[in-house]
Amino acid sequence: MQNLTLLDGQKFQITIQRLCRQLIENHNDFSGSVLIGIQPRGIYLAKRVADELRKILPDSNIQQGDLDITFYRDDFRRQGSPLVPNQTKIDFIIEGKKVIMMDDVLWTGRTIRAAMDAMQAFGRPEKVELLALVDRRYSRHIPVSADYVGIEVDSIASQKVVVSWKETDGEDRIVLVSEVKE
Ligand SMILES: O=P(O)(O)OC[C@H]1O[C@H](OP(=O)(O)OP(=O)(O)O)[C@H](O)[C@@H]1O
Ligand SMILES: O=c1cc[nH]c(=O)[nH]1
Repeated sequence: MQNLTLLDGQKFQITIQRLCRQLIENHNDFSGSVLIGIQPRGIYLAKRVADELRKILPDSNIQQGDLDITFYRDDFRRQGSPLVPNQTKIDFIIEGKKVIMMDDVLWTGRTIRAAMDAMQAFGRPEKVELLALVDRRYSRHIPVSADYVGIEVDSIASQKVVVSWKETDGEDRIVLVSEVKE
């Protein structure tokens, strides 16, 4: 099987813009809402969305942070080598706020479960929503769903969705990679 590009170029950017408009529909000027990207790859999504929102709403204060989940994963004790956490950077209050969590891919849902645990250390939000750029449907291990979805993909376990970003990888692209060996 060949790798399949699911989204790239202008359509990728249009998808990001559509997600921003959906967020504005529910969060108005974001005065009571914050964005949190999940490390390591959700932070690129959160940054891109925050940048777009700042363009659309120049008078708003869009707050965006990064959350590391390394030691909240349910498999972290199973790792053979020492784990190196990523940076958590949340320099705003989330207590009583509407938090929009973001990740590039939603697959089993285990990353999101860990992120919910990790976020507890920062306070009790009024509400938590999830934005996923790619939703791999029918693959959940736990009951998690996204409130905002870029694209939905039907896939099998041996495949992997890989998201590349202009800022870090040189181009915006979502590829369904075939036959990933574990
Ligand atoms: O819904 P889940 O099954 O948790 O998978 C989704 C997560 O997997 C990816 O990260 P990463 O490649 O770091 O994780 P992986 O090692 O599980 O593939 C991706 O960036 C999401 O954070
Ligand atoms: O398809 C997948 C599954 C988990 N993590 C990814 O980045 N892609």
